[in-house]
Amino acid sequence: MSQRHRTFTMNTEHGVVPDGREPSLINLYRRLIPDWTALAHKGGAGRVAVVGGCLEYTGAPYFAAMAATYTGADLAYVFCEQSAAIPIKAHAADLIVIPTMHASEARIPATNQREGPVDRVLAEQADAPPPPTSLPAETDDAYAVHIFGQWLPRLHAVAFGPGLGRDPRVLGAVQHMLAMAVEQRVPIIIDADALYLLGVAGRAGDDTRLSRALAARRQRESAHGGAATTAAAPLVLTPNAVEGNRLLHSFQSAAVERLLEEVLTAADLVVEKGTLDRLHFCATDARYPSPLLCSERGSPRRCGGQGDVLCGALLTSMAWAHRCLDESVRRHPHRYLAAAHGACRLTRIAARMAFAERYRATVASDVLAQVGPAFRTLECEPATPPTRVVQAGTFADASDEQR
Ligand SMILES: NC(=O)C1=CN([C@@H]2O[C@H](COP(=O)(O)OP(=O)(O)OC[C@H]3O[C@@H](n4cnc5c(N)ncnc54)[C@H](O)[C@@H]3O)[C@@H](O)[C@H]2O)[C@@H](O)CC1
Ligand SMILES: Nc1ncnc2c1ncn2[C@@H]1O[C@H](COP(=O)(O)OP(=O)(O)OP(=O)(O)O)[C@@H](O)[C@H]1O
Repeated sequence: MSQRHRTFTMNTEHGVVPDGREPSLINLYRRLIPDWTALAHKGGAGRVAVVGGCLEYTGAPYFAAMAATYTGADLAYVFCEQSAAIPIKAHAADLIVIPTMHASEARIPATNQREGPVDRVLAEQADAPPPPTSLPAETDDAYAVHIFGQWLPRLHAVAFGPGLGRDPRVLGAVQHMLAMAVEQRVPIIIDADALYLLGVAGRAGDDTRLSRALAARRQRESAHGGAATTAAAPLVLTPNAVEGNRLLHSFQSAAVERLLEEVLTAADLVVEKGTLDRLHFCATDARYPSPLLCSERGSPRRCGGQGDVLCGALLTSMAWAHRCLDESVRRHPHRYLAAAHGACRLTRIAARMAFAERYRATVASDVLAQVGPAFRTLECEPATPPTRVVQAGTFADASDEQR
């Protein structure tokens, strides 16, 4: 990674956020967890959805939706491109998989071709339209938008992106679905290919449905003096180092903080994944300056799919933070920060446990399997929030800090 990404430095002036802040983030996270007695009906602990999955990537939406379920959501839906539905259903009977988006014609495998599977994949890749650099205002996949619109009012949080791919027709439909979720005021996670979508269709100058929905949201939320209202639902962006720099480039932002000020709102968060996770947000409280670090020890294994597990943990945690029945928690200015910090810790504890058991053979399925035990650790251990503060800057290379 080039030097320009390595601009974060530990700032000892800010120092370590001491334990015992009232309430500490982990204590606040624990107050978000639905009470067993409150779970009188299926769906009470969350109905969440992942919009993602295409011909190439069926693991990513599976990991994200299952991680949401293992974190505690009662029902997890996957809205995927048609060809991904059967493989995802085959991965997990626990998921409700709804074939939704249609890929461009060139990407649909021809069933009457005489070539073998490898020839066919290569032919598909050669025929595949290039990823779009901009998207039209309208979609020709009205079916996908309609289906998603029918389910949306029942959902408590939606994650866009895991395994979505870059097919222009799919991205065209998904920008409408994302705009609908923004208008619905439901917590949204924007991950993986949906971060790419945001970069090509979410800028102020883009003549797209998504850009207009984000502008209207900013206007609506800024009417409250810049502070997040209790009704505001967060947008949570989860870039890795490469996605983060692509995002800053698309929005011509010099730093994540500029992105938050100019594109997002006071309710929103950017979770920058890496050696340490950095949680960026609009800080109004000197006790929790942005970015806040999650330095929970994770795993040295960098297998694919770990970001999807984090996406699912965030999905359930954000749904809980948004719907929390405890009025004092619902009004707490840091409830979304606590939800994100808890999800980051949960994922890293699960990765650490998986690595301890599987070492070099650790894969995302092993991390997923540890989400349940990791949750118990998070829920029951004494509160020791490992939070530190660094200077604001651009996205960092994952290799730029030592724990
Ligand atoms: N089993 C599956 O179905 C999986 C599917 N995935 C999906 O695959 C699609 C493409 O994801 P990509 O992540 O490849 O995205 P991109 O196509 O944007 O590629 C990003 C590249 O950056 C590299 N990279 C990531 N973090 C880095 C770091 N800290 N420093 C240097 N390089 C870094 C990656 O190796 C990758 O080659 C997405 O839809 C994603 O959700 C992944 O989630 C992995 C698992
Ligand atoms: N160098 C690292 N050391 C320890 N943990 C890391 C490191 N980099 C990332 N992580 C952790 O791994 C998880 C996934 O982050 P990663 O950067 O791999 O996401 P991603 O590239 O989007 O994943 P995916 O393969 O699912 O697309 C996060 O919980 C993050 O905290």
